[in-house]
Formats: sequence, C-alpha cells, structure tokens
Amino acid sequence: MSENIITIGNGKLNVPENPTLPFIEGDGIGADIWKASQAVFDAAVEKAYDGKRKINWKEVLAGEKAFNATGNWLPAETLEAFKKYLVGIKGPLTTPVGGGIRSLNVALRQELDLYACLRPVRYFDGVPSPVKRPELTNMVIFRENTEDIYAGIEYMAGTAEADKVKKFLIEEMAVKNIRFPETSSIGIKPVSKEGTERLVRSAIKYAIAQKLPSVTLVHKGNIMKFTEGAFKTWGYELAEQEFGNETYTWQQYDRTKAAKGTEAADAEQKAALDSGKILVKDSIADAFLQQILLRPSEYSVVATLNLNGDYISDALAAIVGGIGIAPGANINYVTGTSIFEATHGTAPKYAGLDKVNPSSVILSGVMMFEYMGWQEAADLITQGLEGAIDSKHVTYDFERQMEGATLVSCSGFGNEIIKNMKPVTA
Ligand SMILES: NC(=O)C1=CN([C@@H]2O[C@H](COP(=O)(O)OP(=O)(O)OC[C@H]3O[C@@H](n4cnc5c(N)ncnc54)[C@H](OP(=O)(O)O)[C@@H]3O)[C@@H](O)[C@H]2O)C=CC1
Ligand SMILES: O=C(O)CCC(=O)C(=O)O
Ligand SMILES: [Mg+2]
Repeated sequence: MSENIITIGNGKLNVPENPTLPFIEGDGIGADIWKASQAVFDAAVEKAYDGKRKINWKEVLAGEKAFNATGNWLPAETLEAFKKYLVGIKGPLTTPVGGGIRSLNVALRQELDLYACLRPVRYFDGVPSPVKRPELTNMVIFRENTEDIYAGIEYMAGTAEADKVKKFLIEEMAVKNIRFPETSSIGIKPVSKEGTERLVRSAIKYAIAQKLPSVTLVHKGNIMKFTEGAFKTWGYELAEQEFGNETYTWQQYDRTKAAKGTEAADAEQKAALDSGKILVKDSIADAFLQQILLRPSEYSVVATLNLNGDYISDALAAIVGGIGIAPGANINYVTGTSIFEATHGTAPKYAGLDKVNPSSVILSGVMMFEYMGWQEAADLITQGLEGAIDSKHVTYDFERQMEGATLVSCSGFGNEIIKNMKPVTA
C-alpha cells in the first residue's frame, strides 16, 4: 500500500482513505494489547467503510523492543515518523523507578510538544465500580503534558550538581528552609504562562465545542503559589481575555461580590449561566480528589498541571472500572501531531499472558478515529464494547467483580467487541 499522509490545514486534518499510522507496540502487556486492539480497529474500519478505507499500520520502535533491535530506547526515526504521519498510537512503555532511563512516554510528549494530555472518563453500563452511582462521573481531563516536575530537572543528593544548586539557593537566594541540606535531593518545577494558556485554551475550546457546562482549574496554589497558583491566575485571565463571550469565571464572581455584594454576584452568575455561558471555576487538588467521589456531577472538563493530572486520571478511572478501561490522547492542537495511548502502564506481572483488559488502548483508538473524523468506525467500536460488557464475557479485572460473568482473555475480549459490532445500515 502506498504511503498516504495525514496533513493539517487551517486547523483541520486532511485524512486520506488509506492513511499510514505509526504505532508503538509497547513493553510488558503492550504486545498482547496491541494485537487485540489492531484486530478491533481493522474490523471496525472494514465494517464501517466496506473496504473504501483502510489503515496502513507502520510499526515504529520504542522501549525494550527498540533497545534490543537498535541499542537505542527511543530512535530518532520513531520521533520523525510521528512528526511525518501526524496521527499515531502507542502501547505503554516501562520507566524504571529511582534511576535508569527517564520516561520515554514523557520524552515523546516533550520532544513532539504534545502539550495536552486528554483523558475522558465515562461510565459504561454494567462495568463493576467501587461507588454507588458511577454514571455520575463524566469528566474530561486536560492535563498539561510538557512542564511541571515532569521536566525531569532534579539532582540526586550527594552529587556535585545537587550541591551546586543547593549552594546557589542558600548563598545567593537566601533560602533558609531546606530542612536537611546535606542530604537533600533537589527537584525543580517549571510552570509557564504560555504552557498554562495553551492547555487552558484547549480545555475551554473543548467545553465550547462539546457544549459542556464547566471547566475546573485544579491546582495546589495555596502551597505552590507561583507555579500552581499562577496556573490558576493565568487560567482565569485567559478565560476572561479570550473567551469573555462564552465563559463566566469565579474570579468575575469574586470581583462583583467585593464591589456589590453576594446577591449581585449570585444574580450575575445565574444570568451568565442561564445564557449558556460555561462556568470556569477552580479547586485545590486535595479537596478535588474528595469532591470527585462525593459530588462528581459538579465537574465536567478539568484543566490541571502535569502531576495532578497523572494522579487524577488514575483516581477517576478507578471510579468507572479501573485503568483497564481508561483511554487517552497526547495532542498538539496547533501542529495536529498526536499520539493516542492508554492511561495505564506496562503491568509487567501480566506480560505475555494474554490476560489484561485491552479496552484502554481500544478506546484510545476510538478517540483517534474521532480525531480523524472517522466517526462511524469509532461508533462501531464503542457499540461493540458496550455489547461485550453487556454479554458479561469480560477480562479478569471485570470478571472478578461481576456476578455471573465469564472470564475471557485479552484477545478473547477483542473478539467479543468485534462480534458485538452491529452491521452498518445505509
Ligand atoms: N503511558 C505509559 O506508557 C505508562 C507507563 N507506566 C509504566 O508502567 C510500569 C508499571 O507501572 P505500574 O505503576 O505498575 O502501573 P500499571 O498501570 O502498569 O499497572 C498497575 C495495575 O493496574 C492494573 N492494570 C493496568 N493495566 C491494566 C489492564 N490493561 N487491564 C486490567 N488491569 C490493568 C493492574 O491491577 P491488578 O494488579 O489489580 O490486576 C496492574 O497491576 C512502570 O514502569 C511505569 O512507569 C505507567 C503508566 C503509564
Ligand atoms: O511515563 C511513565 O512511565 C508513567 C507515565 C504516567 O503514569 C502517565 O502518563 O499517566
Ligand atoms: Mg499515570
């Protein structure tokens, strides 16, 4: 098949009928999941378009497979392929703890400047959940994907680099509160106005396009005033400056309250929301993590920093069935470059067992097809997944909590999804 490349013009993707899409299989459970997912993607495209559309899959290497083949964990050709073909998908990649290589997942996001990590969290009927009303959780996380402590600027205690940074902080910046300076490692947390603005802009645009009621800026700005606190301030400013006609912010509410009192502020907010404006509000991260359990229906789009977003996405996933069913995307909305990927990792204890739930990568594929404008293929997969869950033929993670369920393998669950795709009617 010849190479057909997706391009972007005026902010819109141009997708040929037979696009070449790069994929990374991934470490650990990656190979099992990819096999099941690719079968589902190809079946959906075939069923939706009757041979008129087909994906030309192009494997690119990263992680252990890349290292074994090339001696390089993240070959330059892999980055080039994602730049060239614009849209791609990946399985999870292992990151060692406390030493060794830095995260390849983070490296891909930073190298390709995929600044928005988009993780929708919704409930599928019948999925076992630890909460009573999982259907009330319906949120979309916009996690800043290129900054924060994920920038990897940290120095190990006892190294010359750590000593140099500490010396600078203590002697030149008059820092007095490093508790144990002799034995401290040091990490640095960059958070920029530009990085915040492009992330919050994406979140608000998404809320407008999807007609969603609110965008919540989640931060720990009471403690980290000039990084997380600035994220909140810059986020509100951006909303008011660029989306004044479409949003009403808690900052506006506070200003009116200070000038005219609570009643006037309440009335102003009510009028704004009644007219269809999106409420831009904020929440401190620790409180937010209890709010999502106690009052999930009050939250819709969530815009947050990198580390908060990492924690929040796994916590929210647990409410709707776990990280086995939690999809995601890393996107640069300006260049169009995107890598779709699951929220979960390589779950090494299950590697090669054909056991785990492939739904996270499969639903990441649904997001990818929607991004490409291939809605029919996306819908077929969603419908197939709903049917598979409904039939209670499920992988171990659901089966262990579902009454009367039949255990199927990773590939078996992919087949269940395919079986439950209904024929397309003209
Ligand atoms: N984007 C990426 O590529 C990511 C990579 N990682 C990396 O993955 C490695 C392992 O990380 P770890 O913290 O163990 O987290 P993992 O997400 O790999 O696994 C944690 C647990 O989540 C459950 N789980 C994960 N995937 C699935 C699935 N597909 N179906 C069902 N259940 C699943 C399993 O729970 P149970 O034991 O209950 O069955 C598993 O033990 C690390 O190196 C980490 O850095 C982590 C996150 C993202
Ligand atoms: O890169 C990693 O190993 C972990 C990344 C992660 O947890 C995430 O992106 O959710
Ligand atoms: Mg994570």
